[in-house]
Amino acid sequence: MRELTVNQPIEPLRAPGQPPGSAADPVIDARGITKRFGDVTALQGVDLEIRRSELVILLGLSGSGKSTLLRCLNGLHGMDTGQATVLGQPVHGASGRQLRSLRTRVGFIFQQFNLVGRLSCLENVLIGALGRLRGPRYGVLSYSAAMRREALGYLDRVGLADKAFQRADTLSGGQQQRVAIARTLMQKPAVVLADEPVASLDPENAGIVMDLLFQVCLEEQLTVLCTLHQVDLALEWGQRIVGLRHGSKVLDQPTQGLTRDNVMEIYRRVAVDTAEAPA
Ligand SMILES: Nc1ncnc2c1ncn2[C@@H]1O[C@H](COP(=O)(O)OP(=O)(O)OP(=O)(O)O)[C@@H](O)[C@H]1O
Repeated sequence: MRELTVNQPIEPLRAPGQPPGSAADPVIDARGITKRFGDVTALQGVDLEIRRSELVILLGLSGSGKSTLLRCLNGLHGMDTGQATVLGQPVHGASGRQLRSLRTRVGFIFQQFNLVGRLSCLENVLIGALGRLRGPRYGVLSYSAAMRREALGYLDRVGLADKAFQRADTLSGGQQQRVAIARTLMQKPAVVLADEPVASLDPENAGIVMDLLFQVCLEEQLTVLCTLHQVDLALEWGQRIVGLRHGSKVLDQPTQGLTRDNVMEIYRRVAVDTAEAPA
């Protein structure tokens, strides 16, 4: 595991309107989440507690339920049973309005970046601010000068200030994911859910993007739950590794002290049947 390079003063975390809680209260608190799609049980009684500023990596074979868990946590999927609280807001049974409000504080980073290709990088970053604005915006000039400066600052932070006025779809995959990270920062989230953020990138760019993503999350004291397929990146970056197998949690341990072999146990027993363990 990498050394943390940023001092992290811990202050009590409170959702708006909530009574003061302890700094030790979990930011993500999921209990017994079960999710089925027809006959397929994607998640089976999953418990997960994540504390403020923790960087947690979620591993498991393809189809083990990783994306479903992320989506249940921000309400994109309803859960069949169980409950989850994120930033003090119950997700189960939440209204559409409550979920939209929660999602303004939960950044989501996608494997395929989800940028608007025909828009400039700067405008894509500005889109991250829409959750704190009223009404739609069309064009960079429809945002305030202060917001444009802020967005430029985030582009600079990810090393792409010189691409601000370039169309997003003219950038490489690694650069596009860096713009997506800047857009997430512009959102000013407290939690980041990242679903295989480097799966579309070559190993060199995967390392660069992971480096950047986790460094800015540390600096901003963000709480991160990130799915990955690369065990080595998980061991390098995660403070804790959670493993899913067939929708059930089979590992949940701090990275420190975990060996690659320990982690490969997540895959090994199924690999006998499926022969599809990762390299
Ligand atoms: N919208 C859906 N409709 C039907 N089945 C789904 C849906 N989403 C997921 N599933 C099923 O739920 C199971 C878990 O899928 P999920 O995408 O969460 O796995 P994953 O671990 O994220 O896989 P990958 O690593 O390939 O992204 C799979 O069997 C999948 O086919």
